[in-house]
Amino acid sequence: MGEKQIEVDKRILRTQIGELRKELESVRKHRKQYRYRRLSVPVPIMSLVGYTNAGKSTLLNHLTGAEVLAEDQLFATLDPTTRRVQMKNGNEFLLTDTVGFIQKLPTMLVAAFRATLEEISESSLLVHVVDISHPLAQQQMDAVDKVLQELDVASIPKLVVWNKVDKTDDPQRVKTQAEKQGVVCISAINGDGLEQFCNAIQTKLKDSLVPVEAFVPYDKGMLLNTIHQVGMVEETEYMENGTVVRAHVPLPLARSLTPMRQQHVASGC
Ligand SMILES: Nc1nc2c(ncn2[C@@H]2O[C@H](COP(=O)(O)OP(=O)(O)OP(=O)(O)O)[C@@H](O)[C@H]2O)c(=O)[nH]1
Ligand SMILES: [Mg+2]
Repeated sequence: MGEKQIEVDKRILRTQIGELRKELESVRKHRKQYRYRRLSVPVPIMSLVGYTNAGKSTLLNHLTGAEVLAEDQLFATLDPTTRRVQMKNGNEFLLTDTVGFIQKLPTMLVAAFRATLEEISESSLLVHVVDISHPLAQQQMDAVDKVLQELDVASIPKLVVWNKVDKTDDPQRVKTQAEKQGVVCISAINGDGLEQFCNAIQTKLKDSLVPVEAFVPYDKGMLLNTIHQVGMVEETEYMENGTVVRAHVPLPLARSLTPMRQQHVASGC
């Protein structure tokens, strides 16, 4: 009898595992579709990574909800956890929230966890959010770095952000310490430091952009707007038939500017 029950249990478990696998595969496909759509948008993509409860979602919400630094502009065709953030200077980027990391993940959850993190490999920048008020903040940071290494994304530029500075015993001391280490100190809940955060993103992002010099004819004015929005324009020169622009732009946009780069060379501007 007992053996039979075990057989029944095993069969039920096998069915459940099979169903979970199918579900996981469909989640993966779904997210992949979104990723393709997102990649066709020439806006830089960043991912929030960090230990669970570090404040990633709070940061995303504050950035997309705040009137001063960001605008809530939900990108309808994107994954619901990816939002468009508009900075004060008009530049935009896409910010993806990810599942929180934890130290010892149950084996059966590892695959699901990884599937949700696959898309961070396509990010231009990783924002590592740390709960600096947590007594084990350093261990949590190390655990996150270890997972990032395992995911093979250690080469993506990373910005470390100390969150929950309001919750620490001595916020001023923590801020001074952060400054010394080149880390941005914020409070996602009350918005403290978010302006510096956006500036730091700008600076880091520039490293991941591609330098271009292109001749944009006046009838392609929209393209010039896009360059201003998603890239960093260093110089514009107004010519008779169009604008010569020197800028740093995300790779997909650099690719779409290729014909204009040729045209620019051919026109001898
Ligand atoms: N005091 C304080 N609390 C914060 C701050 N940021 C987030 N929190 C709180 O921390 C808790 C966790 O925040 P979440 O944004 O859900 O954290 P998360 O990193 O998205 O967590 P996971 O989704 O589990 O990975 C919430 O109760 C937030 O209100 C902060 O700057 N200061
Ligand atoms: Mg979250």
